[in-house]
Amino acid sequence: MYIGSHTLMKRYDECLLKHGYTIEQLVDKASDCLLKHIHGESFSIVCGPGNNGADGLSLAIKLYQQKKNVQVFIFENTNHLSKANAYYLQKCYDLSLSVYLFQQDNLEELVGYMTACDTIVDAIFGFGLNSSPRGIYQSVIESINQLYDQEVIAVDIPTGLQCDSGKPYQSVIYATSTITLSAMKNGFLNPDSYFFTGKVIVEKLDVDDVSEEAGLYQMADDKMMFPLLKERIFDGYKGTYGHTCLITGCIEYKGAALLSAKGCVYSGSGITTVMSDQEVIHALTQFCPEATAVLRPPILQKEDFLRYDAILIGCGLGQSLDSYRYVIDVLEKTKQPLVIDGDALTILSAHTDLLKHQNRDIILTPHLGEFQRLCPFDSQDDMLLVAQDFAKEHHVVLVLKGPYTIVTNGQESYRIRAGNKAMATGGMGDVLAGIITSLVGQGYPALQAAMLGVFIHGYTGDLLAKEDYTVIPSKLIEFIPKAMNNMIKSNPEVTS
Ligand SMILES: NC(=O)C1=CN([C@@H]2O[C@H](COP(=O)(O)OP(=O)(O)OC[C@H]3O[C@@H](n4cnc5c(N)ncnc54)[C@H](O)[C@@H]3O)[C@@H](O)[C@H]2O)[C@H](O)CC1
Ligand SMILES: [K+]
Repeated sequence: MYIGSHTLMKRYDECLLKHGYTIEQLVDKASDCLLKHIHGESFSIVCGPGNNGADGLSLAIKLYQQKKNVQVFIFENTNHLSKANAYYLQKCYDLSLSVYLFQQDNLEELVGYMTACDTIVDAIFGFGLNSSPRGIYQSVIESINQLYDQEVIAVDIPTGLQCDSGKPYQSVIYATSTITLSAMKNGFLNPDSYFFTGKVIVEKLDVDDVSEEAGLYQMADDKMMFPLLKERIFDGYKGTYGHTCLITGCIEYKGAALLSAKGCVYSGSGITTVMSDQEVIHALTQFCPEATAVLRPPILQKEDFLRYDAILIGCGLGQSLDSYRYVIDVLEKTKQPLVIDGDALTILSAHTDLLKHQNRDIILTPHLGEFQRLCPFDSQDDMLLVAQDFAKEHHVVLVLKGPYTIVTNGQESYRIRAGNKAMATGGMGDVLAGIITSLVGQGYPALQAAMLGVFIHGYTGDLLAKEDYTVIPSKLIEFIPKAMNNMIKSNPEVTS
């Protein structure tokens, strides 16, 4: 399933136009999609001035041609309409379909008309709405929301719901169901949006597939992720599964280093070496005896890293002057695939130029706050686009942590369907960084390692959250091998 935001959906339409479709054809295909899910005999189709309204008008024509009882309501003078809207409105007039033009002074009659029908179609605004509906549309929305006996079907998005966040503007339609076109809207991933959308049906237009060209995201679910995890091989030994080096921890933040090391070991790394301070190393022997350790030298040299397959820097590294130097040394002197997390990301924020000319896989794992430092953005920005552009510009795989974590390399972009609110505890990100590094060390390509790491982490948390109110990192780690085994066993390609 594809997912779009308002900018990505606009881009999707532009790609289709570039492929030679006309906007009138696209609207016609959109109304074909709607028609499949519309039942009943009498309809009030409430249309705005843009292409969402055009979808409504084109649908009205098709229902009318099926001899249904159809009334169309519009609120604008014809000089404010989009091209497709004006085209289909003229067609309605040509067919003598009942079109009512309402203005503020006769608006109270609207409710009377709508009460007489079975189904109201909300084709007022879709992804083109850029603020709370202005002018007469506020009152129109309130009028529709007064009616309780009618089914309300929203075209693409309930009018007044924000496409990207799923939060309502001041006035918003409460729909019974929403038929959303071409892709799931990002805002619908917010569970609170269900109050407004009702049941969501995703319908693809019968057109060339331009989803990837437009940069739409894909939902990475069990079906996509289970087969990515490879079975362990019959004659594998520790050398088969990679040697990882974790430059983590300091006296003040030992826990983060311990959790990332254990996450790395438990998700299958062949050998995990923690390069840290003496105090961290001492604690590691108690917490995770399987990990090996080396004392972190004051200045890191290329030779210190020759035996490793993957490097992690961050996870409790702190932000001391030494930590700054470690981050710069690692970026300048090593060549291995690299995972950068936590404090190391904050340090990197002031030196993003170091990401230039890095001829290797780099995975960054910020949460939203760390990402804000790396790439200052505005709260109104389209994060799907911001994340994608950042990854493309800096040639990295970006893991932007949050609900349905974003994973993108700028070309391919995913939302990962795993994880839950019980996992919102300190140390969770350190475990994730450990898992991803382990997978990189085991030879997974960077994008796959990032996706799979986020999925394993979230999937394990989901299994635990079935029984537990909170999911604690150290408990999650213990459960990783079982969760990975579940994934392998549930994968039909392995079991058959
Ligand atoms: N590939 C597809 O999925 C297709 C989807 N289609 C439909 O087109 C709409 C988007 O159409 P667009 O014309 O870009 O936007 P809207 O109709 O949502 O609204 C534009 C319209 O609204 C005015 N406006 C914007 N903000 C406000 C406001 N706060 N108050 C009042 N008016 C506002 C703006 O000036 C414009 O006049 C999509 O949702 C689908 O339904 C097409 O069928 C093509 C294929
Ligand atoms: K709508």
